[in-house]
Amino acid sequence: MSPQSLLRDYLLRHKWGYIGSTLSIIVSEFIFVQFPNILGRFTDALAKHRLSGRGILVYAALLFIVGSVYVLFYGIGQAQNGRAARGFEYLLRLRLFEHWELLSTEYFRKRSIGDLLNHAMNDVRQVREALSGGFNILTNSIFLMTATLIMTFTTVSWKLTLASMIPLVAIPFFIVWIGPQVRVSSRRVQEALSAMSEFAEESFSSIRLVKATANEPIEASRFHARVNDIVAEQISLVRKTALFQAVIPTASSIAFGIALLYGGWLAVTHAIQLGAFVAFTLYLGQLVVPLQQIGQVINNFQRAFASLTRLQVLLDERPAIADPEHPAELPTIRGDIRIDLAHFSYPDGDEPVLRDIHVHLKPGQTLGIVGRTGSGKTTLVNLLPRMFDPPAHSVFLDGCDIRELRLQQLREAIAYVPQDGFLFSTTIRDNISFGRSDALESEIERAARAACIYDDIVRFPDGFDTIIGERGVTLSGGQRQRTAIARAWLKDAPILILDDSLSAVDMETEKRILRALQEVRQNRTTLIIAHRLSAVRTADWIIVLEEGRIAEQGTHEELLQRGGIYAQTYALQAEGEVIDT
Ligand SMILES: Nc1ncnc2c1ncn2[C@@H]1O[C@H](COP(=O)(O)OP(=O)(O)OP(=O)(O)O)[C@@H](O)[C@H]1O
Repeated sequence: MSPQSLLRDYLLRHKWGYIGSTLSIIVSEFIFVQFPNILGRFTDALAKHRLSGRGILVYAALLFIVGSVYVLFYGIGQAQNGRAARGFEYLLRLRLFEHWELLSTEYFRKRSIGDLLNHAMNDVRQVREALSGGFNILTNSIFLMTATLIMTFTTVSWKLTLASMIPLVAIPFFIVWIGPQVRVSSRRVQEALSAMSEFAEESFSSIRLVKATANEPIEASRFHARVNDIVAEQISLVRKTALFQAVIPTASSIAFGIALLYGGWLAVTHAIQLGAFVAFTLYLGQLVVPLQQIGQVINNFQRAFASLTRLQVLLDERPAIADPEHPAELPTIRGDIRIDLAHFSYPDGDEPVLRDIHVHLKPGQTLGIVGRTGSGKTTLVNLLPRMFDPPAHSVFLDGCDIRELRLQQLREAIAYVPQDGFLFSTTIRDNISFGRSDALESEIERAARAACIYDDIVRFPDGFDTIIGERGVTLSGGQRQRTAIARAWLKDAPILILDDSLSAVDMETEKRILRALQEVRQNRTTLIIAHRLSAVRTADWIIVLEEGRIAEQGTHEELLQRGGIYAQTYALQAEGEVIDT
């Protein structure tokens, strides 16, 4: 649903609230315009020396009552509009988040997180401000102006009113001229803010690298450049807004000049009474405020419109990978994987990254995938959960083309430990039980033991309740990897993928994790990517990738006998181990 239709639906659903608040504001304005009238009468009574002490008190009480009733009605209207606008803001953010969650990983690779967050924060806020303040002020201004004009026409002089209004008529034309310029400037400010958020996000996520390479001054100067861009854009916006705001008081000053000249002459010639003249100047003062406010509201609406358009572009984005029209549903998933892949290229790549990959894994078997960096190992395993879509009829699960399967069922059947083993900035327990909020304490502990992280966790002062910093920065690389393995373990899915997930643990821990893995192997089909060949030696089948093709395949022993890349790498690594020990 587009933001516009979301807004329309929301306004329709809350129509009674809006009608109530609008009526409330209208009533408040009709009460407010009694002020000059009362003061005019007071002036006349004063000029004619007809005021007693009691009379003054009555006028004061009248003004107090008018003021209080005005505040009451205006307050009700404003509170209702403010609440409704907050509700819409919440709905829009929720809608955005749900939408983003559906989009493919490729989308997030191309878009910066800082930019997306900027949309969620600033664009949505812009719309909310227009909805709350905008509606209030617009209703307020229109009715204040109408009520004021009715009062001046009926109680003062229509000629004086029309003459004084001449300079004010120029204001709408001016707004039409400057409005689009303000909108363009506002968009540039938002873009500059996005660039800054994007930069800060990237810099903070790589804070370890920045510090280790003593790059803080360079980062600061790069940040400085972005802040300067924002300031430059903001100054340009401020200039236009200032011009916008200066013209209105200028026009109103001219209107006052006319009122003094013409109104003064009318008063001197007794065409109008002194009280009416005083009341008129007060009314004129009241007219300037709504005119200025209408200008601001138009400005606000223009910005909100620009924000809605940007949000529309985001919400129009369709997930590149989605369920087929009639998805297949398997009764259970056993974990039989067949890959018959002629070639695979990334959506934005020309050359195939994988070619002629043919592998068949029976339920419970383990496949080891090795090969030089960039040979296509991660790409291959990413095809299974459809992080990227393989060509049709090339990857099968239990005999069913994975592109035909319901995406939810496919992904639920796979426990995946990605290369970076991402962790959330919450407790270790929450990190392990992510996706299994119903997990029992005993299950979480069992998973931690299997991943060889249990002993580390109980040594932390808060044990499983230890909060780990953003992305797990307070854990060592090996601890992070093992926590991510425990998470996958707990998921207890029929397929387990470990993408180089043992690279940061020592040989002894690697052995213990692999032993634990072997114990449950009958139930799980496992794919292990590794650079250290010791991690795949017990696999049922091993493939060696070279530039996206299978260069060698077989069991550990067969590959050693072959004397090819695998055997050479194994010999080199075995040598390294001897030296290490
Ligand atoms: N999202 C992507 N879009 C385009 N090309 C990509 C993408 N991800 C990876 N590649 C390219 O695909 C090739 C294979 O990358 P892949 O990550 O699968 O290698 P790998 O064998 O897992 O490497 P490593 O051992 O370093 O993790 C590389 O040339 C890489 O540049």
